[in-house]
Amino acid sequence: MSPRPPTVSRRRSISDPLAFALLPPPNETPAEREQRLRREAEAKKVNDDIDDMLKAERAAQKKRKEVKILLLGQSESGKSTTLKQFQIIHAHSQFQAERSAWRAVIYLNLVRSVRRILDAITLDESDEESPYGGPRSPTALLPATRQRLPELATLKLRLSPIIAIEEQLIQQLACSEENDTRIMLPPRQGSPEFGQRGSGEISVRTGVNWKQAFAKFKGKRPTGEGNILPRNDPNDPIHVLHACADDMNTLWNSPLIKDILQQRRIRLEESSGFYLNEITRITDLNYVPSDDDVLKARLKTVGVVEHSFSLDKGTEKGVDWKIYDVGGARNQRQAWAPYFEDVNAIIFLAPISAFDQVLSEDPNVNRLEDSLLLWRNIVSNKLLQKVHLVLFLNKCDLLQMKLDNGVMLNQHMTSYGDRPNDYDSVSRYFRNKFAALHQSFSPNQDREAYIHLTCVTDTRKTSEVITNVRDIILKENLKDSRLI
Ligand SMILES: Nc1nc2c(ncn2[C@@H]2O[C@H](COP(=O)(O)OP(=O)(O)OP(=O)(O)O)[C@@H](O)[C@H]2O)c(=O)[nH]1
Ligand SMILES: [Mg+2]
Repeated sequence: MSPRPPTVSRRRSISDPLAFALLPPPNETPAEREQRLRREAEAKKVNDDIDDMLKAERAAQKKRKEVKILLLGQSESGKSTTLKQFQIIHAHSQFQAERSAWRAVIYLNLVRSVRRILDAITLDESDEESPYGGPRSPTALLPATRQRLPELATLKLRLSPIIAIEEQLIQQLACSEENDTRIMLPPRQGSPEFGQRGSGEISVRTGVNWKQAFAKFKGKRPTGEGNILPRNDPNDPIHVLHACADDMNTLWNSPLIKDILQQRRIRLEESSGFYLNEITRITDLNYVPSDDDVLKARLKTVGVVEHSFSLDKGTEKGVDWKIYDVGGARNQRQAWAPYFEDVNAIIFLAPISAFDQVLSEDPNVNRLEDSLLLWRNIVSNKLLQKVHLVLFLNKCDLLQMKLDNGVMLNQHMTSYGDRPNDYDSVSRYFRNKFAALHQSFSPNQDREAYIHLTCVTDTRKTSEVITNVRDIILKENLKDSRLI
């Protein structure tokens, strides 16, 4: 015989009407008790089933209202810049508040360009002539130019404080009160990696608001939101940069330097983080980066960085957008796959101006070939067959500049043959090439790949593209969830 429920609980529950109503009747027989318990168990199961149903419905509802976008593409394709454009459109006040934090990155980009010029005028005998008596390196200087190098000695000396500034900026960006330094430093002189291709960039690590990490180094006097450099501090790099501004301008505008860079085949205008045409403005003591400056700033991504936006307008009301920005260098790509299962759309960036460049992580691989291969892998991936694909054929401004300067596509891609070397023909050729790969290799023949020719540093044009892409993704997504 089962024991009766303890009288203590009966007494305690008298004051609670619900508990009182649920109390077993007095003098309940064991058979009645068994029946009651069975009834209660059945009722609980029905209750649990309803709870589960509601939970599943809520999850489905939530899923419908969340759009996840993955930004993919090789390193320096423009993924982080595209993310900045999303921020400009959908989180502009936050973007503006953080603009000052980019000042150090912009200085570092400028200093790096100056250092590249100084390196180019520094005579390195082994660079000029092969130690084995073989042919000269293709980037060696003409003898007449070499003879003129001493003319630059004074300027070089006057610019030496710039090198110290580079060190200081790197320290400032990397230094952390916590032990887990989140900013990855380029290798130092003397380290085994120093001088290796692709190893000279400073990068930002996954999932970290580096701007906040930087904000710790505001110095003693607060200098405004997100401002990481203590501007009033005499140690602020701005003072040295400001003092060296004229010399930097002289260096960059010197015909001899232009000659040397041409002979060395260094095209700084096309490289990331190029500010040499704006030295006076950037080195002004009261300089605050503009939106365009931030879009041009180069900071390599390592890992995957997530950003969320809530849209509260029109048809997009209540839709949460999650955008994942990944590192595109070869050693970063293994981090992409875990995001494939759950993503609604991919924006793939292929910088089509890079047809005459090689990967910085592997000088044997042409950058455009790498983009084509990567695109092919993405479009043919079965896991991604339901994912909407948007392709940005990016850096169209640089493509135009290159073609206008006479760089011939067919010298780098023989398949181009003798077609005209103008922007319209070349961009159409690339569009068809990427579209054909999608058509041939997509496991989902109903899927359309939306292709745009872009320059994601241009806010006006990119804002139109982003609005268009957003509408398409939203429409496709609603179709998927059978809302329309
Ligand atoms: N001129 C020009 N520059 C661009 C364009 N898109 C991006 N850039 C610049 O190219 C550089 C690299 O862009 P990022 O957005 O950092 O490239 P990423 O794909 O995020 O690179 P990783 O983080 O290394 O994977 C930055 O300095 C950008 O300002 C473009 O369309 N035109
Ligand atoms: Mg990036």
